[in-house]
Amino acid sequence: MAPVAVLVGPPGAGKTTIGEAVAAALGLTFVDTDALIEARAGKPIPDIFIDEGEPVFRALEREVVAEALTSFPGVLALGGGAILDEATRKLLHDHTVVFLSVELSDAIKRVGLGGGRPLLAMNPRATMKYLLEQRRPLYTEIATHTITTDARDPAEIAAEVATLLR
Ligand SMILES: Nc1ncnc2c1ncn2[C@@H]1O[C@H](COP(=O)(O)OP(=O)(O)O)[C@@H](O)[C@H]1O
Ligand SMILES: O=C(O)C1=C[C@@H](OP(=O)(O)O)[C@@H](O)[C@H](O)C1
Ligand SMILES: [Mg+2]
Repeated sequence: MAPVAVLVGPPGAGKTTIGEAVAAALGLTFVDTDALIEARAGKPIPDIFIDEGEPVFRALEREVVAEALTSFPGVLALGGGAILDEATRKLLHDHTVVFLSVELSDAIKRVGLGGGRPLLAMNPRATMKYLLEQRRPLYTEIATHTITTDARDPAEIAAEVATLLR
């Protein structure tokens, strides 16, 4: 069993929000790998970063993503940085991968001052600018579909994703 679709994109792209809506529209289950990581670690993501550090978070992320890609049958949202891992990107080549793109201005409006995202806790605008530049080629490399989300309503984006999956 594999996911019907895997949503990727930077923080604030709407992976969690759109993923839930698409799954509901198609009568599928939804899971976010961030939630799987929190369940496995037994603590929220900011606490994993504080107590164990980013490398431990990334190792947990690699594990749960690999498992979900072979066993989860619904709509799967990844954390924004999951695609930094080369092995994860290779695994994604066999899947329907929807890249929700967002530019700096809307991404910052949406995540505010970080919203539980430890990487954005300091200098959110400068960090987001760096993340977008560093990761854009990686999202593009693995995406089978790209959907622009800037200045668009979540319901409209979810309807577009649901249509392409039907
Ligand atoms: N298209 C959109 N327009 C406006 N706000 C959005 C949109 N998509 C998501 N949001 C809001 O932005 C925030 C981040 O969305 P989220 O789904 O958590 O993004 P991601 O999982 O990609 O980081 C949430 O508060 C969500 O309600
Ligand atoms: O971009 C990143 O590296 C991260 C994004 C977060 O998920 P969202 O993309 O859903 O915000 C979460 O996995 C963690 O805070 C790290
Ligand atoms: Mg999310």
